[in-house]
Amino acid sequence: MSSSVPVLSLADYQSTDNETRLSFIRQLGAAARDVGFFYLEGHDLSQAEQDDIISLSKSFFALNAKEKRQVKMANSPHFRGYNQTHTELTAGALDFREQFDIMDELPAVHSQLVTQEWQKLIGPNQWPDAMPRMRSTLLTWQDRLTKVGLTLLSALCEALEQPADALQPTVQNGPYRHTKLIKYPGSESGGNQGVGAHKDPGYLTFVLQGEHSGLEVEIDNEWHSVSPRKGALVVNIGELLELASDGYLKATNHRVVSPPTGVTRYSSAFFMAAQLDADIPVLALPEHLKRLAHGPSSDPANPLLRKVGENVLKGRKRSHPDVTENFYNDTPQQLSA
Ligand SMILES: O=C(O)CCC(=O)C(=O)O
Ligand SMILES: [Fe+2]
Repeated sequence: MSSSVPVLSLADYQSTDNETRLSFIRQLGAAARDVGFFYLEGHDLSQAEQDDIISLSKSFFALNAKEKRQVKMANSPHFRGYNQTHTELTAGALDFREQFDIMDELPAVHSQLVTQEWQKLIGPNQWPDAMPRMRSTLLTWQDRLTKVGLTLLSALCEALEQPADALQPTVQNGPYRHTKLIKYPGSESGGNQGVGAHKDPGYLTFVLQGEHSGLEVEIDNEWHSVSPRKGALVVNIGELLELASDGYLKATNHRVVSPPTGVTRYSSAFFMAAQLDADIPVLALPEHLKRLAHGPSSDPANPLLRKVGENVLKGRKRSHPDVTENFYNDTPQQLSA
């Protein structure tokens, strides 16, 4: 069932008609609180731009194993680059997906200047020699989505009856951004975990889907399919919004089920957090919302951390034990959550 996922148009938020704008804010507030997942249209990202990202993804994953290994994530302390299937862990089990990850393109912090472990997240991306146009295409896409993400974050602040810029101090030096290209091969005997059930650690996630289904959201203990909707991005609420709203909004639990044997699903996810050195404040919600805010969830297997760098690093370490083992000091035991 996919009808339970609302459809919103960001163009309504930018409308000069105040009623249209207010109606968008109301719908957004309900979608974010009741479902935590919605389709976003009217975002100004053309169909051609979207198609280009999916076709770039198909070209990348079609490279030979040696070309992909050249940008292997296990060699990057900043969690950038390529992972083959069955290297990423979610909920303690291996995911059956290939992926390529980039974040902000920045020089690494010199080891003598690293005082907080999360500073090791900062650094350069790895780009495949075989695809010279990939760097500019993906960095441009990441910038385009950041603009949409920041607009939506302001709208969400308004939906929480805050000034539109209430969370601006946490992103003013640039939010931490992460873009992933993903390929889900058809299910094999032995499992269909494309990616296991999880919550995303940032403020907001935007998913661009190719033509095949597989993404599912958990609503009231039931899994609902979020099938592709042409032209729309799928948005979900991440842990930092759960923290900022003191649990009024919930980071949505979701997963991807492998497509049937013989079918390959492509998608791309964009994760927008706050700046790594920010602490997430608790917004002063009005009484009628505050009554429904019972504090962020306190799952010992997944603590939600107000220090943004620590929350982002928590997610990365859990997903990529090989990088963690190569570059961080944790024992595998500490990562088993
Ligand atoms: O591929 C998708 O549809 C979603 C992926 C996802 O949830 C993630 O990578 O965090
Ligand atoms: Fe996710």
